[in-house]
Amino acid sequence: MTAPTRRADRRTGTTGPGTPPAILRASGLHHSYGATPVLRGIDFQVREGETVSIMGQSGSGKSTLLHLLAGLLLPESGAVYLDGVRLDQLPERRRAELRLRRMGFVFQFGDLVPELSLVENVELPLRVTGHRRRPSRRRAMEMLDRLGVAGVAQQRVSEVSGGQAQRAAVARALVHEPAVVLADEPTGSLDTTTGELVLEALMSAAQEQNSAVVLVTHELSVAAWSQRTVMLRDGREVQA
Ligand SMILES: Nc1ncnc2c1ncn2[C@@H]1O[C@H](COP(=O)(O)OP(=O)(O)OP(=O)(O)O)[C@@H](O)[C@H]1O
Repeated sequence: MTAPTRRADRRTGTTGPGTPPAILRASGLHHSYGATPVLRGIDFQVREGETVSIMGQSGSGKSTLLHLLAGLLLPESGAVYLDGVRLDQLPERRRAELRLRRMGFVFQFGDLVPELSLVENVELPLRVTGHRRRPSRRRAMEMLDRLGVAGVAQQRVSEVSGGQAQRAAVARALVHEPAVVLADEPTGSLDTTTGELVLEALMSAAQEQNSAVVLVTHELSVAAWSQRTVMLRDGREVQA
């Protein structure tokens, strides 16, 4: 699917030539769990190819915001737009379809399917969106190669290191050239050096294919890999 860029331009009110359009945008997001408010009016946007970190103390609502942006959670009030389309008003089936085609995800523990080899994991986003087996395999191998783990492509998750598994998770998040990659503490389970290698791989591979990255972290050294930081405190954005 190609991004309806013109429509996104019109609806997101971008500022004109040279400014890439907002690919994912949220306005006035409020969210509570039971009676406890977690987000109290968050505006957010990430432009095509841009990298943004969401920072804040534990419990400040970073993961909640990421889940709202992904359409995995629905806001109490406010709106989320993907490619200029109001995501939070779509039925779950359409949201799931858009997530599959337009988003990639990296989590702290990779979340690869343990029974599958790395290459089988990486080709999954292509296979579930109807791509044929051979080109999917070829593209998955290219991504693993790009991330420096083609040599262990046939191994299962339990047979590779945490860093190699996380690189495969990055390959899986990017293999279908998503508009945006949403990453929640993607290096949280890795030592500093391995984490840096994974971040470098994520940011450069995303940049090469113009995928935006939204990165949740509580570490300044991780946020430093992105172009911009959004800081949350008490459910609101504060100056970083
Ligand atoms: N499913 C849920 N049900 C009830 N409360 C929740 C739920 N998920 C999160 N919370 C609460 O909402 C608040 C924000 O959680 P969230 O996970 O968004 O914060 P976070 O900034 O990502 O935290 P961390 O850095 O510890 O992962 C926390 O107080 C948390 O306990």
